[in-house]
Amino acid sequence: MTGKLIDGKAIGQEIREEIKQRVDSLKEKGMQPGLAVILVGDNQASRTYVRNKEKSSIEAGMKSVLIELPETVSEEDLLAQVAELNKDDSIHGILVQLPLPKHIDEDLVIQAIDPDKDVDGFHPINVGKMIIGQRAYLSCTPYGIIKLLERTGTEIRGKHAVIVGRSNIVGKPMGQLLLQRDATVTYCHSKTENLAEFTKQADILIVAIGRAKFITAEHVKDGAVVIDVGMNRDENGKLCGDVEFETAKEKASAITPVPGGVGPMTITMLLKNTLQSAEKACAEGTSAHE
Ligand SMILES: Nc1nc(=O)c2c([nH]1)NC[C@@H]1CN(c3ccc(C(=O)N[C@@H](CCC(=O)O)C(=O)O)cc3)C=[N+]21
Repeated sequence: MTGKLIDGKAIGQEIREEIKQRVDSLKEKGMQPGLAVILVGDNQASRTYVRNKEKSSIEAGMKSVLIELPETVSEEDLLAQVAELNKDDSIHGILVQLPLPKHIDEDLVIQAIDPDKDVDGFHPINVGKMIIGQRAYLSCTPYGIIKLLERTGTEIRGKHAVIVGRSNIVGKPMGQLLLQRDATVTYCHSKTENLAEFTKQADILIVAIGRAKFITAEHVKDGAVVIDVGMNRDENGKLCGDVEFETAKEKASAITPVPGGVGPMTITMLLKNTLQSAEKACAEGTSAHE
């Protein structure tokens, strides 16, 4: 079977139009959603992603605030910056770009973010609520993948979803969201023995292991839907995913490319979470944190 392309850029764009309309109606009520991004140091990849987020939020009609801090910033100063944004009524979403320098405790910083402004969905409160099925901000990449599956008409219920990768921000929440939608979920990871035996059972195969072209045609069942979360550089410095696209697509019924697959959906869901936070603040007629 030759796979058809899942166009994350186009689906993301569709959702962004819907978001923009809702931003416009908030603006008519005198409220503009605001997203603050904190970038520490000058990691080149992080800089590109952050610029992308800034551009996208402005296109959606939001206020974008970029706070750049030096690599050497103290944990205390970073926490103080977060505290300030927590109190700022014009800011509805706060994102601290990861990874952070080694001298800073990432968990501590994530926990310092007001859960109501945690549009990344990384705060333990939001992760916990998500797992027990309560309303919460959902981690943007898994949330975006759910939207991709929904909008391409992929059946989730009763299907076997195999996830390769178990990070807190992608693999783990991905499995939970699929479980909630009645998939049978298997988690695989770097220590899994006989990986292909598991992945070959997948109706939906989600790969987020962070190794270039790690998954090949041999890992893919005929007709599977393959979602590639990877963002790597190949030998020639070209952007590539965790899946060897050219071979895997021959077996898949549908597959995401890199770039143009999951990445644009991640940013779209970040905008969606920020919009939702602003809508909540607007409905409450007060600031978001009171
Ligand atoms: N607090 C935090 N939240 C994040 O959401 C977060 C983070 N830290 N740290 C890094 C990862 C990575 N990430 C990406 C988002 C979009 C693209 C994206 O739009 N990619 C484009 C290509 C971009 C390019 O050309 O380089 C695409 O796939 O088409 C990629 C990667 C968010 N992350």
